[in-house]
Amino acid sequence: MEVGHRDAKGVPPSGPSGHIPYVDSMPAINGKESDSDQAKAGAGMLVTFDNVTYTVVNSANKKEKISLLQGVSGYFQPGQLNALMGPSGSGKTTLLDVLAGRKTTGKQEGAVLYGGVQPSGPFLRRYTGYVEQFDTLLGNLTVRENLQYTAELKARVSLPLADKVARVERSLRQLGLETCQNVLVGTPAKRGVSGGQLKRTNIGLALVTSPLVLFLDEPTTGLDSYTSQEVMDTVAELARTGITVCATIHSPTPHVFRLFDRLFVILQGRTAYFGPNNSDVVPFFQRAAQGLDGLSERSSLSDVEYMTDIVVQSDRQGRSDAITDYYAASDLAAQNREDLGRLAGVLNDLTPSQREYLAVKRATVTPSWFGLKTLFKYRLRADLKDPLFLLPRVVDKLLIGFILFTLYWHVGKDLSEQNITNIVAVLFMWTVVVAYSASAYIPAILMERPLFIRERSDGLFRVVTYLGFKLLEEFSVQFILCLPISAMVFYPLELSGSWALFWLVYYFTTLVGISLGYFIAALSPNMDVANAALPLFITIFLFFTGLLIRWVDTPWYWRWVGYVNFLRYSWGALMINQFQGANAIYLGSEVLEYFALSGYAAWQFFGYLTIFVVVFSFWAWLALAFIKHVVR
Ligand SMILES: Nc1ncnc2c1ncn2[C@@H]1O[C@H](COP(=O)(O)OP(=O)(O)OP(=O)(O)O)[C@@H](O)[C@H]1O
Repeated sequence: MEVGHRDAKGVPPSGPSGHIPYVDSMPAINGKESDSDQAKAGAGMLVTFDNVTYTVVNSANKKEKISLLQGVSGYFQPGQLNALMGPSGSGKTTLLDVLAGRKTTGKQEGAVLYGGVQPSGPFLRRYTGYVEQFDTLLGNLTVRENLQYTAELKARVSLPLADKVARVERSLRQLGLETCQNVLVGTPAKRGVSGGQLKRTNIGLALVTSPLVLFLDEPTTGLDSYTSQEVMDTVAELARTGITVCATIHSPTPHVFRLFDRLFVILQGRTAYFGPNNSDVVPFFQRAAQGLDGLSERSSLSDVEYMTDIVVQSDRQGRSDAITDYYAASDLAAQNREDLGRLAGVLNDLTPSQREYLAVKRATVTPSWFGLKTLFKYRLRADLKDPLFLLPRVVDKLLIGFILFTLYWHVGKDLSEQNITNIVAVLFMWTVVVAYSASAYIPAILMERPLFIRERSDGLFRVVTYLGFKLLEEFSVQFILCLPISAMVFYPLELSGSWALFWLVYYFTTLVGISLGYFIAALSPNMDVANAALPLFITIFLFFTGLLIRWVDTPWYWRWVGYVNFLRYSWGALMINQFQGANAIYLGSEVLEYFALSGYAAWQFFGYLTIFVVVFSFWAWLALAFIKHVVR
């Protein structure tokens, strides 16, 4: 095993009593953020964790609690690359999540300090980078656009665009992404960058905001050994720039293993080893594993393979306590405890402004208007270029418009009594089909849920900004679509009343459908539930539109559904418009009376319809903001 990697790499002294860069590298808090402030912030921050325990309700037996972390302690220093290792299920991701403040459930005890101070949740989202195991990127944007989009959403508005571009350039350079910067990231339907480039782009998203601490969960998963090596070489380079880096890693190659400055090995939620990655590691594990059966021949394995073999075998043989007890009683653990105590003492010297910096209240730096503008700038264009976005929104409207146009051609011209049913049916279908089409908007929320969760956790925007963008994007597309289609149906069918009202009712029924679709999508745990819930909801409303059973014949205990039924107002407005207009057939007032619509104004019903857009949008916001479908 190699000794003294750090010295060879020329990074600052690793001892806990050494110079601590973060103390004099805090960015200004109240002043304008400059690029150099951010660059200084990128110098990293000391993370200490002392006696951390994390307990959850056992998913297999709800009455029981299990401790996934049991009193783990350690520290990660600026400029160092730390490995979090251990067998599958040992608690690596759990510890990473606890340190990064990303746990949404369970009970956490012990102290996790950043720069000696307990960080606020928003601080963690703003100043730490977290690269998830699974890549969640905007597939319709290029590598550069993904980075630029993130840089604009995470940097202060006051920072000049040129500085944000410079950050992107720097990240592209640091990650070796210059050659593929203009290649689309790709989606399952559209091939994009390679796996290694995808992983590096994901790291770039965390990096472009100059984090103080970078957490990476299994950054080499799914990559071949050469690409893993490339990615980890890049990560090691990042650590050398002064950032504090911690990565969970499974069975690294000897080359990758050598890149790590310190190792934290976890076994069954307890510390098995925490110390420098040097020639003492293998002897430590050899001593700890005495009496363990079935170990492979030492000479046939590299250091990391041998260490992994001991750790995995002890886990499989139910003897992990032998290793963790050995560590707990070791001189190394005693030294670590002493170092941790000394670090805590040094850190209490933080100035009030540095403390304030650690206690930021808001995870999102940019105001909502700027977030909205940035989302429009990058995502609208990409969506409009994507046939999978446009087709479900355009095709059904065109098809239904075409069917109505060819099936009911001139229907409004015939003023006879026998033709009333045809006219009423056209108006009914005109609204009902739009309501059913709301299912086309469900994927817009559900399919990108992992991306939304990641971007929200990263503090890119507030929920209201995200939802505002999604709704406004849909509303804009539909505005353009509904105009010609309404004209294509209204005039050839020779319908009566105001075309403007006919179009507005159609447009706003579509908007209600979108906001309802979003609400149901945000409420549902998955696509199957949403796809079952929406048609059910619409079908129930159909009964209370006033056509399938007349309003006067509806039992009193069901009438309330009519009042909260947007389809009743859509269809009612169209009926009043048709039968009350200047060209109305002579039986118009009797038709309205028959359907209990006389005495109302079409615009009044239209007004009620608009309220549903607001109500469903608000519910969609509540569901998006407060229902957590993914617990971690
Ligand atoms: N609610 C729960 N009930 C029971 N066990 C749980 C619960 N939540 C997590 N676990 C278990 O906690 C252990 C730690 O999970 P964690 O994801 O941290 O492991 P890991 O070391 O990152 O594993 P891997 O390398 O496979 O990703 C796992 O064995 C997991 O099954």
